[in-house]
Amino acid sequence: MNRHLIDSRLPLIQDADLAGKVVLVRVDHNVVKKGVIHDPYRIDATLGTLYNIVERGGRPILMTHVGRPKDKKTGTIKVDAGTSVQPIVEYLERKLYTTFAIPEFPVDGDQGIRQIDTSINWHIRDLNEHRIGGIYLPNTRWFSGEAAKGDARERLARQLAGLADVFVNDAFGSWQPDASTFDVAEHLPSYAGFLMQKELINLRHVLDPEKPFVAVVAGAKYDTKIGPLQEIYKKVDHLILGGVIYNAFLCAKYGITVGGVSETDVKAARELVAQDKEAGKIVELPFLVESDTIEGRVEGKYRTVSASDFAPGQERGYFLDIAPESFDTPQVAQAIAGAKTIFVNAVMGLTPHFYEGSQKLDATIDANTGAQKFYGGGDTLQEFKNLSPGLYLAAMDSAQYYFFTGGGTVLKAIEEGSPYGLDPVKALMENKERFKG
Ligand SMILES: Nc1ncnc2c1ncn2[C@@H]1O[C@H](COP(=O)(O)OP(=O)(O)O)[C@@H](O)[C@H]1O
Ligand SMILES: O=C(OP(=O)(O)O)[C@H](O)COP(=O)(O)O
Repeated sequence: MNRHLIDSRLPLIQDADLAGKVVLVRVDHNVVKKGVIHDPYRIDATLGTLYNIVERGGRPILMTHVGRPKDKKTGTIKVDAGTSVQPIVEYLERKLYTTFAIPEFPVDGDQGIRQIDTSINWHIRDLNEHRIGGIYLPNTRWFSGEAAKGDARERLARQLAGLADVFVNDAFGSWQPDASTFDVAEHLPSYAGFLMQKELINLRHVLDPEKPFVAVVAGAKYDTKIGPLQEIYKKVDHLILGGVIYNAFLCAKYGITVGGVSETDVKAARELVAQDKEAGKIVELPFLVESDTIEGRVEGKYRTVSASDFAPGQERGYFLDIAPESFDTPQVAQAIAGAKTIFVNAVMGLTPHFYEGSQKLDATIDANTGAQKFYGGGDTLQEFKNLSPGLYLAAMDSAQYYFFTGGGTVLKAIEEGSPYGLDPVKALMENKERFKG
């Protein structure tokens, strides 16, 4: 690892004493949907750190969140097989030829797991005596303290810290300051893992990009992307939007209504439209796939439409994809072909039904062989793999591509203006101060 490219305030795993130590490792193995692994890329990306820990005599306890089992409104936690770490453990066991124990703790109704009880000590003994290769804790979001406030959270952080001698954070994708990513670092000597370090080094290319810089932001989560979008807008030469975000933009710009787009999103998009009046950085994709239903791809119920036909007051159907011919229009083709840096956090349409827009986007970007391309986002990577498998495989081995293991994290870092502004990273730096000497 090229450590001079990393802020010297960040404590690094290379400098930790791991011999004979129990090492608590926060990873982002959030790759399971409905109990099935779709793309193990995020797991594979952490194997180097795990090997390094074991090779240096450390005994690993792993933890990750899976999905969003906590209902934000009611605060209840749904503990079921759909968000279990079980498939991840099975995958790791197949890859590493070892066994992991998954401790079980009582679940308190819809409040989740209240505490890590002493039953885990048997597993820790097995770990120390090499009867198992590692421990994998249950989904961190099954614990009531993980995303809580106050005592419950503090208790969980202390209980997690109580299991180990050292904490390593390798979960680049998990930027939310939860007990397992943030608070735990207050109680143990804590270090950034190798994946975290690699991602931070690569973030520099997006935060301080070689110009012209083109960002493509799409997908469904407009609410979490709107803040970062303002900052991205300042950095880019050209911004390309897709998905629900673009639909909101079209509503705001042309005064139309589009199915499935909320008034809150349109309101936010109006600011973007106003901002763009002067700078003109947003490159419009003029052809869209309009559907009468959001239920999927129904023959006879969808068609390609052109933005040139939009008129104020029109009520349109659902825009469920960017029509591929949009990428052949000179403005769009030139923006992509002329870029030196391209950041992609984008699924252009409602996959798996409408996929042609995303496929065409990936192919158009690939044709620019002079650009460094950065992809980030759970769905973005997964859909890239599903929709363009050959290209994905080639890109994995190409020096022109880099795949971040978190899309939200990249956007958050852009919003903060620095990778060292991310809360879990800050926690590691503060920890170094606390434990020094
Ligand atoms: N126009 C659209 N309408 C509804 N869903 C869409 C649309 N465009 C994209 N999507 C969906 O958005 C999802 C990806 O969004 P998001 O979670 O924001 O991406 P990421 O995880 O890569 O940041 C995909 O599952 C895709 O099917
Ligand atoms: O999949 C993730 O984020 P991403 O889709 O932005 O890459 C991370 O695991 C974070 O998950 P969260 O957004 O539920 O905290």
